[in-house]
Amino acid sequence: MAESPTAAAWAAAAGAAQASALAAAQATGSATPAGGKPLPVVLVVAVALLDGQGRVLLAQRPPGKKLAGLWEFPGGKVDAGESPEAALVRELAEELGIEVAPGALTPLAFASHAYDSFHLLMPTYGCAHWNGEPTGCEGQAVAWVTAEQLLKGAYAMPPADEPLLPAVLAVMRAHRAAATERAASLGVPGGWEI
Ligand SMILES: Nc1nc2c([nH]c(=O)n2[C@H]2C[C@H](O)[C@@H](COP(=O)(O)OP(=O)(O)OP(=O)(O)O)O2)c(=O)[nH]1
Repeated sequence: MAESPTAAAWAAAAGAAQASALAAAQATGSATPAGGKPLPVVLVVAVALLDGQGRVLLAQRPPGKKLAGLWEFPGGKVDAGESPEAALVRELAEELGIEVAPGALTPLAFASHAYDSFHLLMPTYGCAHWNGEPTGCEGQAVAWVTAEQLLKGAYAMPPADEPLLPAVLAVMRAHRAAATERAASLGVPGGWEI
């Protein structure tokens, strides 16, 4: 029986595939691997803020910015020398006026998407505990969105976000179920966060 692959074996296989794609590209006179142009990778962190009613917070990208009008998970670019969690804590304070402890951020999924001028790499966290009331501090609209609305596409999102939705929907449902269970055990009606 074949041995199960180790992380080192996967990394070696990925490295070999990349090297052979580059070699093939160079052999045909192009420095461009596998048919695409090399794009700078931009690291952005985002969060699915979850409330006890099974909703997630989305923020609308303001006019004048790329992807204006689309609804996104709050977050932003990681500055040089900053950890992803520190960047997200900073962005959430600046954009939404909430205080989040780094330990309240749980890794959920990541997006990897080629836009025209950059390749977005976006680790996305889940978070159910913060201090303060999320508000659009930079004038952006914010909305608490249900799983049904997310599934129906009622809030149009950037193309990079679509692959994140199954993980976000699953954590929304799990969080709501846990809140409902806690409420029931305390004799509180409804699925409200306790
Ligand atoms: N925060 C966030 N950004 C997203 C999502 N989906 C997605 O494609 N993005 C893209 C949009 C932006 O190009 C980038 C976020 O960086 P940003 O918010 O700091 O950039 P920006 O365009 O608003 O501002 P700037 O710094 O470039 O002027 O990631 C998402 O769900 N949340």
